[in-house]
Amino acid sequence: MKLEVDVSFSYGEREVLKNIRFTAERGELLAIIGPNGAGKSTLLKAMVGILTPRGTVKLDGRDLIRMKPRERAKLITYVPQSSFPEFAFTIEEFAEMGTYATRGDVESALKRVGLWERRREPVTNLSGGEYQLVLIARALAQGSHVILLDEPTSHLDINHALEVMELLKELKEEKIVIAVLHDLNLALRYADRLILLHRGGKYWEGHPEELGSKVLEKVYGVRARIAEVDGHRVIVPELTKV
Ligand SMILES: Nc1ncnc2c1ncn2[C@@H]1O[C@H](COP(=O)(O)OP(=O)(O)OP(=O)(O)O)[C@@H](O)[C@H]1O
Repeated sequence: MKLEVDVSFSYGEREVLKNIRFTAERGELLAIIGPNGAGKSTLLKAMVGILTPRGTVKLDGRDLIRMKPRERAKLITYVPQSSFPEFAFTIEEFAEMGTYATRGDVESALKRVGLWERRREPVTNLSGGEYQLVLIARALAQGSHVILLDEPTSHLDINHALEVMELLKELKEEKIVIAVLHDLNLALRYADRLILLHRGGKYWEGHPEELGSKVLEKVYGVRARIAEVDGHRVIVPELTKV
């Protein structure tokens, strides 16, 4: 399975994505990184069809952008940045909402994230981390080949963040998994490949071990040292502006 992305997108006059081209395959976790406003969320929304970009997003040669939404939903799903729900749906209702999934799909997805036993509780009972898992379960229930996640660890403590990243590591064996990650250290540790966006363009792409401090300094505007701890590369930012 191969995803080939080649998109541009403008909000009105303003071009927010400029010829973003990359490929992704099953078996690797691809992380999209970059500073605030770089275009990361817009890129995911354009790939999943929430926005309509110029260009193509091809899965094994078939363009997802020009498919009917229902057909596309079977192939690609999106886990949005989590904002907490205001209404007390049960976990099960929430996992089913807005999907084309069957009850059986929802059951196996909730079991996978360990929340099936709690399915009758209102989602408002959940912690931020558990809520994130329900959002992921909702996408999993869809059974798509590609899953996109927008900052899946943003409200999570380190323990829950690792739990979500471990789940993504498992999922990449079955699906193409692409996640926007703000936490560069999580990205370095878990991603197989990184795409760095800057001002709407693809500034750099490579493997985590190839990411150098010069690139980070240029894009994020702070000095950054890259150290190694227990075999993991770790970014240590400094408050000195470049
Ligand atoms: N609905 C919108 N209308 C106009 N401009 C928008 C809209 N949504 C986002 N933008 C602009 O598009 C650019 C990219 O935004 P986007 O949310 O994709 O960035 P991001 O990299 O995900 O940022 P962050 O890390 O802060 O979430 C920003 O300059 C933003 O102001």
